[in-house]
Amino acid sequence: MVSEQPVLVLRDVSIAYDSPAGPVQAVSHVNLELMPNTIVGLIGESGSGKSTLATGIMRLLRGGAHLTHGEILIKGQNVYDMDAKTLRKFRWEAMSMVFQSAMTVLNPVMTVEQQMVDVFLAHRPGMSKAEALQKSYALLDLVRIARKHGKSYPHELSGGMKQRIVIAIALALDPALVIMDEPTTALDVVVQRSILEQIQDLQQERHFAVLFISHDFSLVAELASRVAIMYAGRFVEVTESGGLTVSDQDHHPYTQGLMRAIPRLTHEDVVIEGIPGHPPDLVTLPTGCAYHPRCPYAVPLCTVERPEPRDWQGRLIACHRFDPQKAGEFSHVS
Ligand SMILES: Nc1ncnc2c1ncn2[C@@H]1O[C@H](COP(=O)(O)OP(=O)(O)OP(=O)(O)O)[C@@H](O)[C@H]1O
Repeated sequence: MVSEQPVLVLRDVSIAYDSPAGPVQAVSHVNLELMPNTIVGLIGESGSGKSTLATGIMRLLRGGAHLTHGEILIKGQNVYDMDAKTLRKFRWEAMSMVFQSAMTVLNPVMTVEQQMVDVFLAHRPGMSKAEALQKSYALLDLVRIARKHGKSYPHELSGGMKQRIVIAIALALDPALVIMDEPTTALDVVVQRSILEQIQDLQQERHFAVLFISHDFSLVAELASRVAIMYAGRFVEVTESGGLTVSDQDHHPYTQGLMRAIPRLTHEDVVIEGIPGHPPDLVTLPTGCAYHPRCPYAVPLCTVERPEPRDWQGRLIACHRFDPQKAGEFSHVS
């Protein structure tokens, strides 16, 4: 039976890096609940804080980053209150992560099956090597890789095969939550598609929850049931992905920009409208709404007051335009 407790709760989470120029506020006051058996997407431009949040959830922050505010709960347990032993057990068994580059995870001097066997033996002390090997073969079957490749070293496999193996290892101990940080970005489009289909199949079969990180808006909209859109460390919109089909006027201006940046095929050619400007420097963030320097609707209010996320037709949007009490400020902008 699928439990109704959220697998992941982010409660007002902030994460900062120490830097010589001052704290880099990579994640600011982020809230999210991820239920079992669901895929939630996390989208944003490079540098918006996605990977920092992902490593923060796994308690794998490095480079001087630390949780400065809030709580991260996995299956009801606070990840930052755990002792080292509990945390070790929790990683892989309750939560696992698939990184962008398979080589971050795979050891180049060990065969694939040795690496899989190691995961089982490290976490299941009573398990025999023969049983661990059988389970490793079952994992290869799961991601449709011929068992003979168990004897291969990572460099003998294609990028797509390596990434399938990394996904298999992440699923080895049946975690409730799998964080996928741009898992297909390094692969060509055809391989990307087949891996995404496989992720969907595996998710439906095993009912784990996925936090799927990407900068590819159309891909996330297709894969996830809910999407969080991140800008300068904050969630500016959280919406059901079905909600992305509504008129772009009903979205945060940044979401609108991302939607317009998706290549569209017209009769003659491909139309792509990029978002003008650049993401801000997180040490010296713009005052008010961090998006205001790039926002076509910005009014003076936006430069001084930061909007909090508010409910708007079932979506959470952090923009003054969607606050009925402030809407008058925008009467002259369409
Ligand atoms: N070690 C570090 N020291 C200081 N700042 C850092 C460090 N690592 C990352 N940052 C900053 O934190 C912010 C968030 O980075 P992060 O990698 O989480 O973004 P991202 O959205 O995952 O980007 P990408 O899609 O490129 O991976 C960026 O502005 C980045 O410059």
